[in-house]
Amino acid sequence: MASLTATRSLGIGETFSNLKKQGKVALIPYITAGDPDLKTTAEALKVLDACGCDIIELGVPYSDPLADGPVIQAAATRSLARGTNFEAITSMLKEVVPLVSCPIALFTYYNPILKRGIGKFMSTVKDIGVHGLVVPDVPLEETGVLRKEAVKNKLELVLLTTPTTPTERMKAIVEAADGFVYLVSSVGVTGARASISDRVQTLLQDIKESTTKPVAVGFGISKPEHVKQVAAWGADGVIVGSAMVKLLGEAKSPEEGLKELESFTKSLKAALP
Ligand SMILES: O=P(O)(O)OC[C@@H](O)[C@@H](O)c1c[nH]c2ccccc12
Repeated sequence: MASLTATRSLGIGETFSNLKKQGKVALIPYITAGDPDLKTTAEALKVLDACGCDIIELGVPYSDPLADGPVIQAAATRSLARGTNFEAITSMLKEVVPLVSCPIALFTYYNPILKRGIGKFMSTVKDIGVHGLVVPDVPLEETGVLRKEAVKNKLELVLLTTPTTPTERMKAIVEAADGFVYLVSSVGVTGARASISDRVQTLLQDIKESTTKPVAVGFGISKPEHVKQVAAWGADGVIVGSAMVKLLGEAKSPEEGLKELESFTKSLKAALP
């Protein structure tokens, strides 16, 4: 009888080191859980995995997404209006994680973690087989507690640095980050942009001078040429959120949204080394 325990897929850091050995760059989509509904989210996770995504960021919808632009704000509002909650997301993930080969990083604002209690939140997330956490608004001074609990639960805590983060603070963030360092490409909120600032190239160099940890770039990336450009600047991964969320959440039907998500994801994957 084959073992029924789902083999835990590779972690986030391991995934990056394997890709690096192959000279490849990670494609990291973000989608909002429960938009248009959790059944479609479950299907979308499988589609993204099948299209060769390397790590998936799954967003827990939140009522006050201060760092999000209109597309993801609208997705969170739709999802919450349908009654999506943390319990429903975790039970969906319990089913789907064993069917997905790439690691999943749960994306959540800090408040939903505090509401549940850091330790309880972390152990719940670990038990469903999620590998990492992306928490954009945790104050650096509080990452110590979060990181300690994450490490205890074998979760990789991804931290974010921005174009306006002072060098010393960037170094502290990079030091504390696990899995990868999230470099926000531009000031402002999430949302597809016409082009990606070439400041990203120097920001990547600055970060890579102070760490060997993988660095993935997000914000605004929404076309194959963006993906190609950011990879050429030396990013270890590219993160695409709003463009994916828009396809899924604003499609005529969930099936239509999943079809569009598949072809869009394939076009991005084809643009990556
Ligand atoms: O949507 P964009 O511009 O493609 O950026 C990725 C972003 O969506 C995802 O990583 C994310 C969703 N919500 C966030 C809030 C803060 C930082 C990052 C995020």
